[in-house]
Amino acid sequence: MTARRPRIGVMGGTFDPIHHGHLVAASEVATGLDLDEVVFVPTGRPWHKEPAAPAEHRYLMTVIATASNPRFTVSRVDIDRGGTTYTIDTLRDLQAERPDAELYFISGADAIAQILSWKDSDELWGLARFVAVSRPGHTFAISSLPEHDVSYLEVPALAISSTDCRARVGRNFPVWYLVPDGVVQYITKHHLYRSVE
Ligand SMILES: Nc1ncnc2c1ncn2[C@@H]1O[C@H](COP(=O)(O)OP(=O)(O)OP(=O)(O)O)[C@@H](O)[C@H]1O
Ligand SMILES: O=C(O)c1ccc[n+]([C@@H]2O[C@H](COP(=O)([O-])O)[C@@H](O)[C@H]2O)c1
Repeated sequence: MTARRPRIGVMGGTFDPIHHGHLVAASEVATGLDLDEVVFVPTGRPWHKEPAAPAEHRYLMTVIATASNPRFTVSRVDIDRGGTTYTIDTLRDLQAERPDAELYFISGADAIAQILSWKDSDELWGLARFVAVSRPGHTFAISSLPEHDVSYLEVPALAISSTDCRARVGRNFPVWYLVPDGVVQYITKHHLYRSVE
């Protein structure tokens, strides 16, 4: 009998800051697809948006948010590689680190809709399977994507976005219960997002 290959979820994101929408999505996919681990991969320098907080802060908030879950880990590959962050490089680096593993890239319905415009999108399908999770306010259209490589999972609807969390901090509104407690305290301690309009 051949041994089952480890199944690893890859949750890429800017995590500016990480919030409960990200954590619930990763947890639901881990259960639904019987994943052994979910690796959170904070982007270094995304080409499509300008992060408000530096990469090291986003990385540390991701570590704090995931620390209590034994199946969650955080990777620095996108931060340490330097340069612009592309998922093709993320998946190549993770595949090189874990050649025995099957990778499942987890993404919200909003992000996956753009995947055909991502760098080297034709080659992405050979490196991982893609799992789109439901996200309030976004519908998922699978029609233009390869059916065998992209699956869809309904997860509990949390209408939380990092944009809204940043704006709340900027307006002096609480982000308690939208992000993990340690992340609230980290944002306060490091005066993050105070000048966001
Ligand atoms: N509430 C949510 N429910 C489901 N998926 C989510 C949710 N929030 C984010 N995601 C998904 O998590 C991944 C990383 O998201 P990201 O870090 O950009 O957060 P965001 O809230 O979309 O940020 P921003 O508002 O700054 O664009 C993306 O694939 C995104 O679609
Ligand atoms: O590779 C690309 O061209 C590409 C373009 C847009 C987004 N991504 C990845 O998609 C993930 C979610 O991105 P975001 O902007 O929602 O944080 C994150 O891992 C990004 O690196 C990747």
